[in-house]
Amino acid sequence: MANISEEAANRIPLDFSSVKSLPDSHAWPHPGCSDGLSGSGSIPVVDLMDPNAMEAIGLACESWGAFQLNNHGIPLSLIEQVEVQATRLFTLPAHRKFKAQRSPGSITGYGPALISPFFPKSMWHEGFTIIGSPSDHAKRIWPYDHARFCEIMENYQKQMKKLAEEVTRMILKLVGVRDEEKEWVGSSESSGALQLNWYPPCPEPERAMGLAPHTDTSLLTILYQAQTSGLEILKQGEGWVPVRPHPGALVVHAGDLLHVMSNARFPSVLHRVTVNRTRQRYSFAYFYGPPQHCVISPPAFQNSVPRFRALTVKEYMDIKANNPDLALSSITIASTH
Ligand SMILES: C=C1C[C@]23C[C@@]1(O)CC[C@H]2[C@@]12CCC[C@@](C)(C(=O)O1)[C@H]2[C@@H]3C(=O)O
Ligand SMILES: O=C(O)CCC(=O)C(=O)O
Ligand SMILES: [Fe+2]
Repeated sequence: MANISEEAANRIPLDFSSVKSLPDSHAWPHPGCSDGLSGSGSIPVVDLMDPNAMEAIGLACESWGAFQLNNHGIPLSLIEQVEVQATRLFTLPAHRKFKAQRSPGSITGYGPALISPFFPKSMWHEGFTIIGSPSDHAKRIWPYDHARFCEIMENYQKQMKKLAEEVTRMILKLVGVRDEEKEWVGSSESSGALQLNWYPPCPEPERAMGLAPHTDTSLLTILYQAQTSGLEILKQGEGWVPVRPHPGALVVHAGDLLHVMSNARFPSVLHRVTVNRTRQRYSFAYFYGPPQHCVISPPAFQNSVPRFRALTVKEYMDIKANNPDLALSSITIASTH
């Protein structure tokens, strides 16, 4: 198979605004019931200002791989500005959005999720991926009117980075990562990316899939989901559990890099997105983690057997980009007994 982002760019895009019934290309055989179970619990809520926030985050990551975060310090007004700009982008006519299409082999720009080629059917979703300034792509859509979009997206990433650093410091302390191995946290080296997601209303939501089940590659993801439900996480023994939007709260997901660095104490969370007949849905995901050249490995504790081999972030991302389902198992160290 060609490189994952080349494959994603080669898919024929759908103009959702002109579709009145679900095309076969987007009809999934059993989108809503991969295990027959449907969970009833809900992910923990953590108040970042609580003196026990770190412990609460540890417990949430161990048992759910996700939590809702309150008192996070991101101004609601900034989130609203991102929402205004995302609406401005995704409600454009299809031919305008296609001008900013992700080019083959690259990550940033407009298009389907990068994981799309690994699924037989297309998702009811459009995305726009940003790393740093989105100006190259924004200029193609709005030649004379891109400055505000860029300013807001850059400001949002800046604020998200600060929050991600704070949460990462707590998590890596719990994991026992040595200071010299986390110098990248808070430096300009760390990697961050912002994904704007849009799920249009869907004529047959029961047969469609917003975003197919996946784990995020990052160390952690900070997600804002606007008012509409749709996000579900897989909880062992319970099935798919909806993550309802809490006004003002952000959802934090453990990603694969944390899975490795915590020796699977904080497993990355499998999640997916369902769609709605009448309501569109927006979400903004900020992915945070160590720089590409950083070597990651489980912490070296006495008596603890490392379950994963050491490798660079870049090596892991390449493995994941070629085989998302088997990436973690392919770096698992075989047990000797
Ligand atoms: C930083 C990144 C995470 C992501 C790959 C990327 O390089 C940029 C896009 C991200 C995204 C967003 C939608 C879901 C996802 C699985 C995908 O297809 O593209 C994630 C990627 C990921 O976590 O691997
Ligand atoms: O839309 C959502 O709630 C989830 C988005 C997501 O999983 C992602 O961008 O990786
Ligand atoms: Fe995700």
